Amino acid sequence: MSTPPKRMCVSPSFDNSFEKRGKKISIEGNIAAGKSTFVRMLQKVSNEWEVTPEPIAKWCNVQTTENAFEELSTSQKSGGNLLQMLYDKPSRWAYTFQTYASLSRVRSQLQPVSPKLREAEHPVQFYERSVFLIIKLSFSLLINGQQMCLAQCLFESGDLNETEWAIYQDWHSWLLNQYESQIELQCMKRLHLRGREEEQGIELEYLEKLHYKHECWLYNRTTQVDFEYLKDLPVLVLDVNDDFKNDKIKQECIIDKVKEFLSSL
Ligand SMILES: Nc1ncnc2c1ncn2[C@@H]1O[C@H](COP(=O)(O)OP(=O)(O)OP(=O)(O)O)[C@@H](O)[C@H]1O
Ligand SMILES: Nc1nc(=O)c2ncn([C@H]3C[C@H](O)[C@@H](CO)O3)c2[nH]1
Repeated sequence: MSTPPKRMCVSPSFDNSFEKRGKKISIEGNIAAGKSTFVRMLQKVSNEWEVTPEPIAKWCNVQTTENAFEELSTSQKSGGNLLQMLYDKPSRWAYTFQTYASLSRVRSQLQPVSPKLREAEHPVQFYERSVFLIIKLSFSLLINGQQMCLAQCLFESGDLNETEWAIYQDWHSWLLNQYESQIELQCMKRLHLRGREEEQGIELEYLEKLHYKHECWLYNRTTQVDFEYLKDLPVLVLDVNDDFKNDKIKQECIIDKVKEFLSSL
């Protein structure tokens, strides 16, 4: 009897091993806590670290799909500023904003990994806020000990009504479940200093609420989360009250803490 043909021995694909080697870190924190500044600093630390910034440009200039405006002139193509619309009239635009923000986050977090990172021995992907804003997060680096629950805040202030909140949670959970295996993740002074026009009307009360939400979510860990395992995800709290932007020694100190955190995972 002839021996049966040998089965192809499929070694674990490179992609799988990347998934095993790689770490995904979400950088969370209040508005203008310093997340972008921090991730820009991280980007320079190692070739094995890559950063996915928040897709804010998309929110400030919402475009229709390419084909849809083939006939339009450049000025007609210019999109609406949804972030401005949100802050001008939250009761009208909160739902639209949350929907679009989630969609654009999922999209950017599903971007293929760069070849350079794929080949790295200890690849780390940092996300400036994750799609798991309130529902899910993995390893988190927390800046200023605050939690971000923006959508929930809008619901509590009445800018999202019961129906909108229910619909938002329904499709947001669905979306996360769909992509779970692929996206496993893991103030006022600075806000004015940065001077982003859309945000100049934000009130201290809103930032305080966000601060409290961050505390409950990532520090006290009292926010209800969808899955049991999320309760125990490691969180690193960084105090960024000090200005590290122009201080090499402070930067090194923070980076050392990040490295220590990564090696403990
Ligand atoms: N450690 C720091 N010390 C002093 N100023 C800082 C520090 N980190 C950031 N800033 C300044 O604070 C402002 C807000 O910082 P940044 O844009 O990084 O915040 P963010 O958390 O990314 O904001 P957002 O929530 O809007 O995305 C900027 O003007 C920045 O230069
Ligand atoms: N309501 C709300 N929901 C979100 O998911 C969300 N993500 C970001 N933002 C706002 C905060 C900054 O002004 C600005 C840049 O972070 O965008 C959000 N606002």
